[in-house]
Amino acid sequence: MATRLDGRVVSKKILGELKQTVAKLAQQDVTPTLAVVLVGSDPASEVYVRNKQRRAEEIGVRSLMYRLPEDTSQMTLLAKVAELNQDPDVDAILVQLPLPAGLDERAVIDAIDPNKDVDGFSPVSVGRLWTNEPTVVASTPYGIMALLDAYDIDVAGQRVVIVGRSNIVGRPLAGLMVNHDATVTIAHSKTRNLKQLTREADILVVAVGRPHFIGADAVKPGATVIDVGISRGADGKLHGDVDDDTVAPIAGALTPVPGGVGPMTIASLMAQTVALAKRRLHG
Ligand SMILES: NC(=O)C1=CN([C@@H]2O[C@H](COP(=O)(O)OP(=O)(O)OC[C@H]3O[C@@H](n4cnc5c(N)ncnc54)[C@H](OP(=O)(O)O)[C@@H]3O)[C@@H](O)[C@H]2O)C=CC1
Ligand SMILES: Nc1nc(=O)c2c([nH]1)NC[C@@H]1CN(c3ccc(C(=O)N[C@@H](CCC(=O)O)C(=O)O)cc3)C=[N+]21
Ligand SMILES: [Mg+2]
Repeated sequence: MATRLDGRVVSKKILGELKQTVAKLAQQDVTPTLAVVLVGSDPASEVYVRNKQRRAEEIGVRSLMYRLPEDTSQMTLLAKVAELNQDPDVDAILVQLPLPAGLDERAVIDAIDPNKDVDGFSPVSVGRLWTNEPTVVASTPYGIMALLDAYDIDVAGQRVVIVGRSNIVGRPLAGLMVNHDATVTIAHSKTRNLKQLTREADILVVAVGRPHFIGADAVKPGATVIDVGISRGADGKLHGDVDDDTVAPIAGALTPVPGGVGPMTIASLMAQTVALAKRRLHG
């Protein structure tokens, strides 16, 4: 049976350490502050928002939540971003994606001050990632690397296949993996013979958003499988993209959903919010 990569346990440890860092910052009158903007009500975003509010509170990070109605105009949203850019108490800004249809995602991301862009979506951050310079990176890829590291799973020289090429998960994860000396392939909906490709992976990461997308026939025995998917089933439960009933018996290691990548995303978001707040001290 696959080793269960327990994101709850690992994130708890990271959050505990962060809590101490936040306490020290408080003595210097710095309260790390994250501003979250949610337009409408995407289900995966609702899960994210709820959990990060909870964790932020636990460790002393101030979390400001702005819920805007589904029919919010581009102008109103840009005005909110501008206000947060200018607020000296706000260290980190996160606009929940996807935005409702009709809103221009790129324009909104470009409006966020790159120094406050905690998702690492700004062209500057993306460029720094791909030239292997220190930068803010999206919390989910960051969390996946931290989880592998916590279980001493070394990616150097390993064949990594990532299914999904989004700006949030697939692309930045590929950058981090290359920076850590992995050999990386990104697959997507136009990929031919997907199963043949995923079966070659020593480390398989799946970020598609379709329950049971990956079964045992798509996994090399002994491989590490990272399940990023979050879908809410008709049963009201959260599901990943990997069919764990069939994959767990043959994989070497596997992340559960819930309790795998999700909690690591939250811990990474907190870590990067705190890192941005520290800039207030050092400039
Ligand atoms: N746990 C966490 O912390 C997080 C979870 N998520 C979850 O992860 C999932 C993916 O999110 P996100 O990256 O934003 O999703 P997107 O919808 O932006 O991307 C999905 C990707 O899957 C690819 N894809 C779709 N169908 C197929 C197929 N049949 N074969 C191969 N590839 C396919 C798409 O290809 P193409 O580009 O060609 O369309 C696309 O690249 C969602 O369930 C989301 O909720 C997301 C972020 C964080
Ligand atoms: N700008 C932006 N950045 C994101 O990083 C981003 C986003 N938009 N939009 C939505 C997706 C989704 N996402 C999740 C993060 C944590 C959990 C999470 O906490 N998951 C828990 C859920 C536990 C539970 O509630 O039962 C788990 O998997 O264990 C889920 C989903 C981040 N995303
Ligand atoms: Mg399942």
